[in-house]
Amino acid sequence: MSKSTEKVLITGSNGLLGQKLVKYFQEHNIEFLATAPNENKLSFCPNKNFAILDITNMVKIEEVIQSFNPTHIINTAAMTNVDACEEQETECFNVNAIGVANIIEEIEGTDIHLIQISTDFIFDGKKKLYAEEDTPNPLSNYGKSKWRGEEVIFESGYNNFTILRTSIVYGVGEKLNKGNIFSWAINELRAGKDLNIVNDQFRTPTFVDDLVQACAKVVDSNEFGVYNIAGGELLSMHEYIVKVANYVGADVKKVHAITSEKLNQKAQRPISSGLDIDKAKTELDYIPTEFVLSLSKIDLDN
Ligand SMILES: NC(=O)C1=CN([C@@H]2O[C@H](COP(=O)(O)OP(=O)(O)OC[C@H]3O[C@@H](n4cnc5c(N)ncnc54)[C@H](OP(=O)(O)O)[C@@H]3O)[C@@H](O)[C@H]2O)C=CC1
Ligand SMILES: Cc1cn([C@H]2C[C@H](O)[C@@H](COP(=O)(O)OP(=O)(O)O[C@H]3O[C@@H](C)C(=O)[C@@H](O)[C@H]3O)O2)c(=O)[nH]c1=O
Repeated sequence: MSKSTEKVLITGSNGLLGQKLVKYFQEHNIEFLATAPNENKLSFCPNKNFAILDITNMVKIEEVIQSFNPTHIINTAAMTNVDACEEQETECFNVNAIGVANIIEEIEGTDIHLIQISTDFIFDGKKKLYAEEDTPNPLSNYGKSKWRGEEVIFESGYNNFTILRTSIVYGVGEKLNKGNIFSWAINELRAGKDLNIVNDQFRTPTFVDDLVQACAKVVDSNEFGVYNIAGGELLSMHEYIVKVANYVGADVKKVHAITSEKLNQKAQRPISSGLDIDKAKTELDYIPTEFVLSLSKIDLDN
């Protein structure tokens, strides 16, 4: 498909991934509609390219999709606070699973390409590195709801979809509602504070720009199926934050290793939920940015 015919609808455009996608499509002159459940918070996104869309609202889904008539929908919208999902199960499933079902219901019978963003938290973390065909066994409401979001796509029989599973997405954004461990750790370290970071949760942290590149590649080439899109290194969260601390010139002795038991998060996390990216490397030419290089591309003063 040539770029001039692409019309990309982005859900969750005020979120970290959503806003980076908006920027990418804007910079590449690809027609897009940014959507979010409340007002447009992005200084760089013109209001003519924005519409209110709560994916739990079927009437709005119909209205926005029918009026914009996209060729692609990238569904980044989700309830992403994993501990809040544990306490607000209904809201969590409404957004992360029923929201996806709503989109599928509206696009059934069309050839709109749905790109759904999913997570390593659909796995139980017993295996270290997960491939696309591994069997999900989510531990938390968040993981269960995101897996249900994938299942509704598989069960619908709708074939024009790509699911991109990712893990610990890092980067900085504008007016984000939900902070992330990356920005939080940098702010705390710069304020001279001590951090307690778990050394028994292993992830493949993902540079948000790499995830954007993968989405763009999927839009451009219309590759369908399930792909893991993550960083190239399996790290404990402690190793990860030590690397970040080293980069920003903070005292790494302030990054203390603790166990998950001690951190006592509300929702159970997988121990090791790294994502194996071999399939994406082969089929999408996906190459994650080397960690220190990725940090050099992030404006850490914003
Ligand atoms: N961040 C990570 O480490 C990982 C993220 N993912 C997945 O990647 C995707 C993007 O995550 P990320 O950008 O980091 O998350 P964010 O929380 O930054 O963005 C998610 C966005 O979804 C919006 N949203 C919430 N409910 C609705 C709704 N009912 N209708 C429309 N939009 C809604 C939020 O709005 P508001 O701004 O108002 O809160 C928020 O802007 C998500 O699907 C997430 O599950 C997967 C693995 C790791
Ligand atoms: C706040 C905090 C977190 N951590 C660790 C726990 C965890 O392994 C990691 C990140 O914690 P968070 O609670 O920020 O994120 P968490 O909910 O664990 O991260 C997940 O987010 C959702 C959206 C996903 O889909 C997952 O892929 C994953 O990225 O940092 C500490 O070690 N110490 C701390 O003080």
